Amino acid sequence: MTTSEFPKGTILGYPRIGRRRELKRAVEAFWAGSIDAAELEERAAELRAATRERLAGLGLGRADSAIPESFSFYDQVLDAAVAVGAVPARFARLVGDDGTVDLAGYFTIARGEGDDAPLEMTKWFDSNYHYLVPELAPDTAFSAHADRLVAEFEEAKAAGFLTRPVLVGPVTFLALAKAADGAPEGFRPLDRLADLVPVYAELLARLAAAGALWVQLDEPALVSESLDVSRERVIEAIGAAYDALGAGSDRPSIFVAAPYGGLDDALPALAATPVEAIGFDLVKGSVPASLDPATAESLAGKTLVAGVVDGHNIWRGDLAAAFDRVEALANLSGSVAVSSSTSLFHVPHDVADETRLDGRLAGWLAFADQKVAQVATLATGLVEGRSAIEPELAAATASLADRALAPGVRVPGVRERLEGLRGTDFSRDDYAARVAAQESLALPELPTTTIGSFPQTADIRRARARLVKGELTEAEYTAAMREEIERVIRLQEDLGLDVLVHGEPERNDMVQYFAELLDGFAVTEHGWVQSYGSRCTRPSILWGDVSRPEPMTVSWSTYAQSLTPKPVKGMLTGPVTILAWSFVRDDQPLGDTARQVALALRDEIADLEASGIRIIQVDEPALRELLPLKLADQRDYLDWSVGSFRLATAAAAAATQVHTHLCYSEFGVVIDAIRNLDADVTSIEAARSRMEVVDDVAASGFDHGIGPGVYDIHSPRVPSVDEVWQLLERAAAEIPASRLWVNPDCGLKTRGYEETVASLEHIIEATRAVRAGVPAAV
Ligand SMILES: CN1c2c(nc(N)[nH]c2=O)NC[C@@H]1CNc1ccc(C(=O)N[C@@H](CCC(=O)N[C@@H](CCC(=O)N[C@@H](CCC(=O)O)C(=O)O)C(=O)O)C(=O)O)cc1
Ligand SMILES: N[C@@H](CCS)C(=O)O
Ligand SMILES: [Zn+2]
Repeated sequence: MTTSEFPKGTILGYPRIGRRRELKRAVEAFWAGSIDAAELEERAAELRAATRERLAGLGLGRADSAIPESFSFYDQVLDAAVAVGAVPARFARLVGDDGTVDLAGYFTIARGEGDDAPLEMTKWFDSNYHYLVPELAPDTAFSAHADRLVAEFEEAKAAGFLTRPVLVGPVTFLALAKAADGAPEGFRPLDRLADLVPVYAELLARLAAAGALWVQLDEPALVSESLDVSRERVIEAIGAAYDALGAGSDRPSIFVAAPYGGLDDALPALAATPVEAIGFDLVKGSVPASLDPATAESLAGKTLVAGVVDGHNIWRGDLAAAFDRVEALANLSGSVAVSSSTSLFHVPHDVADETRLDGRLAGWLAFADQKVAQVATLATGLVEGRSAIEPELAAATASLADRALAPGVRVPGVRERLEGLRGTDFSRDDYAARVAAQESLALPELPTTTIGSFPQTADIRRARARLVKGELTEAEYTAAMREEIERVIRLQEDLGLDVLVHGEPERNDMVQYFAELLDGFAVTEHGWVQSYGSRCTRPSILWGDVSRPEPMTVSWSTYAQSLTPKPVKGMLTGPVTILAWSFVRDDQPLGDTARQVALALRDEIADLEASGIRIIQVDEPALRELLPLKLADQRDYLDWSVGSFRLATAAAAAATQVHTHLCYSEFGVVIDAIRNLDADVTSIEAARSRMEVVDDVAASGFDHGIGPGVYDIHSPRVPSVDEVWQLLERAAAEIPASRLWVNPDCGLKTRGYEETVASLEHIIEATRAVRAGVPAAV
C-alpha cells in the first residue's frame, strides 16, 4: 500500500445535478428517448469536468486527492448496490454477462418497469434527500463492479487531477438495506457483512491499481441511533469491516467520513481500526471530551478531518469559531485537515448566481462554492497560522453581527404573540365532540380522497415560467390556474371521489409557495438542490421572524369550492415541513421558529373556515425527517414539532375536519407523535410497503380517522382493482370501517394524467367492492 498525506482542505461531496440542473435535463431527456446513453455519458462527463475545474479554482488541490469524485446519475446508495452486484432478483434480466448493469438498467432499478417495482425510496438521515433502499437476501451474490468508479477516476487523471473516489461504506450500505421479500424471519442485511467486505476490498484494490491514493467511505450510519438495526451491531460491524479492509495491502489509504452527527460511542471502535483518516461532523457533533487511552493513542496516529463548514445549511457562519474547533483537534493528532461537515449536495451551488436576492442577506450566506472557499481559507490557516486568515475570520464575524441586528430578524409583534401563548392554544375540542360536529359533512363509509396535488403538467409549469418572465400578466396566470382547477374538480366529480381537492396547480412547490407569501423568508432563483433522482427543490431561506401579511390560499380554495357541492379540502403545509424543507435560521431554537410559522398557518385556517371551507389538510410529510438521529434529542423535538402542528390547527372549530398527511418515510417510530397531532384524519404512505404501517397504527391504539395509501404514486405503474382491493381488505382487517379512508400514498404532481386517471378509477372501483362486501372484479 502506498501512503500519502491527506489534503489539508477538502469537502465530502459537491452538488451533482449541475449549476443549471444540466444533469436533470439530460437524464430526463434520456428517459424520454430524445438522447441516447452515449450522449448522456458525454453530458455527465462535461459536468464532472466543470466541477473539478471549479473546485480547483476555489482552492482545492488538483493533485492531492482533495477533490472528491462524488458524482451520481441518480443516487449514491444505488451506485453502491450496483458496484457490489446487489441487484434484486426481479431485475436479474438487466445484468449483463459480465455482471454489470448498463445505464438504462440502472435507471430501471431506480424507477421500476411494468410489474417490477423500483427499489423503495426513503429519507437519507435527517435530510430532504431520498435514497434507494437496497434489497438483500441471505443468498444475494455480491461481486465487485468497479468499472464506473475506475473510469471516473481515470477521466479525472486524464484531465490532470488526482481525485478521491467516494463510496457509501459497507456498514452504512448494509444498515440502510432491507431484507428482500421472502428472506427468512430475523434475517438482517448486516448479517452479510463478512460476504460484502471482500467485495469492497476488491473495489479498493481496483482503485489503487488505477492510481487512487485515497478513497472516501461514507459511514453516516455510525452517527445514528435511529436505525432499524441496533447500535451495538453497527459498532461491532465497524470493527469487523475496517479491520478487514485495513488489512488489505493493495488498497488506497482509507478516509471514513461520518457526517450528520457525532461518532460518540462508535469512535473507539472506528479508531481501533487501521483506517488512515476519520472525518468528524463538528457542526452537528463533537469529539468526546474525554477519550480512553487506547482511543486517544489510535487517533494520534491518524489524520483527523474536522468537518467544521456546515454542509447542510447555507449560513456563512462563525468562521473564527470553526477555526477554534480545527485547532482543538490538533491536540489529538499531529495530522489535522479541514472539510465540510457533510457533502455539499444539500446546498445550492453559488450565492453569486442569486442576483435578485437582497444584497445584505446575500452577505450572510454561503452556498457550496462559498463553503469550498471557506474550507480553503481554514486550510490555509492550518498551514500558515491563524494570522494568515485573520481578515477572512473577521469579515465572517462582522457579517454575523450585521445579521443579528438587521431589520426583520427580530420583529417585536411576532415575539409578543409567541410569548402570550397559553396551554389552551394547543388543544382542540374533545375528539368525540368533533366527530359529532363533523357528521354534517355527510361522508359515506370509506370516504375516498386524494392527497392534494394533481399532475403538474408542462402547460402549468410553462405558464408559471411565463409569469416569472413577465410574458403573462398576474390576471392571465390566475385565469389559467382557475381553468386547471375547474378541470381537476370536474375530473374528481366524474371519477366519483367523495372529498375533493383543488389540485395545487398554483404551487411551484408545497413549501416554496408558502415561503414566497410569508414575511421572514427569501427565495432563490437558481438554488436547486437534489431531492431524489432528477427531482429538485429550491429550499427557501428562513432568515427572519415569520408572519403572514395576507391570506395565502383562500382565493384558490374558495374558487374550487364554489364549483362543487362536494367538500373541497383546504390545503396547507405544516410548520415542521416548512422548516425541514427550507434553510432555517440557526440563531434561535427551531421550536421558536416553528411556532412562528404555526401562528401564520393558524390565521390562514381561520380565514379558510370563515370562507366556508369545511375540511382543511395540513401536510406534515417531514415529521419523521427532522427526528434527531440521537435518542437524547428526540423528546424535545417531538414536543416542539407536535406542539407547532397543534398550535397551527387547534383554533379550528369542532365542525372543521382537520386532516394531515405523511409520506416518504417509515413512520412506525413516530406513531405516538402522529397520534398526538390530534388530526381528525391522517393519510399516510402505505402502498409502497404493502400496508406495513397498518400494524403500527393498530398496535398504537390510534383511534382517529386514517387513510393508509393504496396507490404508490412514485412509479407510473397503475395498480389493478384487485391489488387495491387487497390492500384495502388488509387495512380493513385492522381498522374499523368507520375510521378508514381511501387515498393514494401522496400527491399526484409527479404523475401523468393517463396513469393518474386509470389508478383513481381502480381505487374507486375497489372501494365500491369493499363497501359492498364483495371481492373486486378483476
Ligand atoms: C413531496 N416531496 C417534496 C419534498 N420537498 C419539497 N420541497 N417539496 C416536495 O414536494 N420532499 C419530499 C418529497 C419528494 N421530493 C420531491 C422534490 C421535488 C419534486 C418536484 O417535482 N420537483 C420539480 C420542480 C418543482 C418546482 O419547483 N417547479 C417550479 C419550477 C419548474 C421548472 O423547472 N420550470 C422550468 C421552466 C418550465 C417550462 O418553461 O416549461 C425552469 O425553471 O427551467 C414550478 O412549477 O414553477 C422538478 O422538476 O424537479 C417532487 C418531489
Ligand atoms: N398536498 C401535497 C402533499 C405532498 S407530501 C401534495 O399532494 O402534493
Ligand atoms: Zn406526501
